[in-house]
Amino acid sequence: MNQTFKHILFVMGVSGSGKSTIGKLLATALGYPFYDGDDYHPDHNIKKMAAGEPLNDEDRYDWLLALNELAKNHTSKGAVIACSALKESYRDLLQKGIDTKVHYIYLKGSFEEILERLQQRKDHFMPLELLQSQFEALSPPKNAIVVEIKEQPEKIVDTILIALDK
Ligand SMILES: Nc1ncnc2c1ncn2[C@@H]1O[C@H](COP(=O)(O)OP(=O)(O)OP(=O)(O)O)[C@@H](O)[C@H]1O
Ligand SMILES: O=C(O)[C@H](O)[C@@H](O)[C@H](O)[C@H](O)CO
Repeated sequence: MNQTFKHILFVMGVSGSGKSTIGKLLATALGYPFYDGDDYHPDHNIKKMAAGEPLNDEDRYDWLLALNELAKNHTSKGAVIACSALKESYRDLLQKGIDTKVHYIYLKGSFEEILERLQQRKDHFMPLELLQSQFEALSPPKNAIVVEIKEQPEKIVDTILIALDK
């Protein structure tokens, strides 16, 4: 990827698709800072999800604005941001007013694949029961780098880097 320009990369997908894992590795490979969207949820969102209730558009609105602001503050240095970005309207909000190239990296996997990963994951607030609601809310992006999640993380990052240089 042309390093003269600093890009914003949103690593997106349902809970458990690997956004944090891949995002951190990708940021290191690009020399960009990494930000986990989960760190920008207000407490009531975390509490709601931990209680097994899916978020709705209203819950996510301020969270998406906060991530859009974060992205706008990084157009001169670039950033990798992990954010589920499940709907097209969310992605429109995330990229609003950003005056550099924005990439969406969609980590694509089946319900079964991701459920298995969530069953192995420890110490995370997101209950397995919410995975179905994540898939129900998901509308796959039209313009994104789409990566299957079945590969090892390092291979996924290599695939993304190759796609970014196209
Ligand atoms: N390519 C991969 N192969 C195998 N396991 C993976 C891969 N990517 C991530 N994992 C594992 O899957 C689980 C979910 O990954 P991660 O927490 O990065 O997903 P996430 O999309 O950030 O989830 P959330 O949105 O709930 O925070 C973790 O236990 C992680 O170690
Ligand atoms: O859009 C959403 O419903 C939320 O962002 C969830 O995806 C959580 O942030 C995360 O994925 C769980 O840890």
